[in-house]
Amino acid sequence: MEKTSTDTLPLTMISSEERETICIFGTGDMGRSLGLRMLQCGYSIVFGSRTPRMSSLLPKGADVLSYSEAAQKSDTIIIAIHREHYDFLTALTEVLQGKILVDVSNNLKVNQYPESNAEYLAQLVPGAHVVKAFNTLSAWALQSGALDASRQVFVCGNDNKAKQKVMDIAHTLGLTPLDQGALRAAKEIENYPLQLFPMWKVPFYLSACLCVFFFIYCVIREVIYSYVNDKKDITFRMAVSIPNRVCPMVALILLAVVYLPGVIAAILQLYRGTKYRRFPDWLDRWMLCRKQLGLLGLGFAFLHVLYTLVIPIRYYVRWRLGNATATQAITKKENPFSTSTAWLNDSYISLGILGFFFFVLLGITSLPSVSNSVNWREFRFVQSKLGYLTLILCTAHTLIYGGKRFLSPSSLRWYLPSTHIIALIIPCTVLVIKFILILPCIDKVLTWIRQGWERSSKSSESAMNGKTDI
Ligand SMILES: NC(=O)C1=CN([C@@H]2O[C@H](COP(=O)(O)OP(=O)(O)OC[C@H]3O[C@@H](n4cnc5c(N)ncnc54)[C@H](OP(=O)(O)O)[C@@H]3O)[C@@H](O)[C@H]2O)C=CC1
Ligand SMILES: [Cu+2]
Repeated sequence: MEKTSTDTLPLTMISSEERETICIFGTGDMGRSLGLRMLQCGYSIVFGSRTPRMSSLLPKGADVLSYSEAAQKSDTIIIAIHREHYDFLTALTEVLQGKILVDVSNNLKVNQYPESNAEYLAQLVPGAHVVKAFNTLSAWALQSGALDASRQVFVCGNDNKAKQKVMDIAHTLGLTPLDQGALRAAKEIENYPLQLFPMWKVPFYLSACLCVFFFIYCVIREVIYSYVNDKKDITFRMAVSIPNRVCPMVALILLAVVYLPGVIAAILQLYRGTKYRRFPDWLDRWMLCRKQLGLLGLGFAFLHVLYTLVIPIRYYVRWRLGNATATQAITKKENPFSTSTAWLNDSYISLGILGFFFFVLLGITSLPSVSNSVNWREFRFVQSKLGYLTLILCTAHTLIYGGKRFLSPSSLRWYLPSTHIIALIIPCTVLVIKFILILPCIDKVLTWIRQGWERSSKSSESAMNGKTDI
């Protein structure tokens, strides 16, 4: 696919094409950043200000005039002013008659005012064509050029010509305008930047719940159990040992949860015998936050690595080692070397290192700047094939670590199995189902379905009616 030149526009590039003049009201952060970007793209800029004098902060080449003088210089005026100060615009209604006013404002809270800022502006200046745009950008990103993940600009307005003009400007600035319809959509567009990490909410709550669950589970099974049964106080384990058990378990489960919706979707398609029926909403939403689940999982894996690296410098570990050596010296009994233990130990460490390496690789390739530079097939290869390899390595790492301990009846304490067994349920389920799905006889049917084949004639009809059939 060919990229437009504005897609990768460096900040210092000056377009040779001479474009029209655009007026910006307000010489604050947002006004200056938009102005700079527009100048670089070849527009002439005139700022409207209460105190019209050139300052070193303003981009070179721009003019600064009073609000009413500046408004006369252009048909397109960007209002880079906070909503609270809009009232002075009523005095300018005459000058603003028939002009395009671009509202870029945001609020501090969701639904702060009964009407959106853009609709409020339209009420204040009824003769102008108000268009909402650019509010999802940040002044900082505009200046630093760090717009990789956020080139999208939502645009809405009642006048189609005005809206198209603003979308053209956004295009020229190297942004991706998305038409959201009439000005009524402005409220939603204004609420959008106020949402705190919308895609991160579910992954975040899920990992928090998993952490709390595993932590309490470990405390009961290890600390409280030891205290009640052996009268031993090992509460200090809550600082490093137990977190180092919780982190890998949560990381492994989150990684498995990334691949679980994929296998559920495949089972649904096989069961329905068609791909032309919508997945349930929860599955769609789950699929959409897989990247966030994976990145959080990577975070926990990283913590696990750190906790593991500090083991040798811990007082408790040094004390135990020293004690064991002293006991051997006193009793003159040597602990014999066990090759099988050495093998098990080294293999689980090695599997862990490899698993972590591929996990990091997965995380890096999911970053927008990297995923933009690989094609769809490469991205699928990394996220699917390498993803499953990571899951296999991490599951094997946990299985070998638990080893024989899992199955011995002594590992049950108060009928509670080891945390490893619980943590392995989802990853093993995903891997087993995936293994069944890639068996040639099943894989063949699934591939047909994904290419549009349908099992029954009844569903063929629905295929012709489109994807929305339930
Ligand atoms: N900063 C950002 O990253 C983003 C900002 N926005 C929106 O852009 C708009 C401007 O934001 P920002 O540039 O950060 O704000 P600033 O406070 O930095 O600038 C606002 C400007 O408004 C002008 N202004 C006009 N009338 C008044 C008044 N009565 N009191 C104070 N200032 C007045 C001033 O310009 P002068 O002194 O020249 O008259 C001032 O510089 C806001 O609506 C904001 O929500 C949207 C997205 C991102
Ligand atoms: Cu580990």
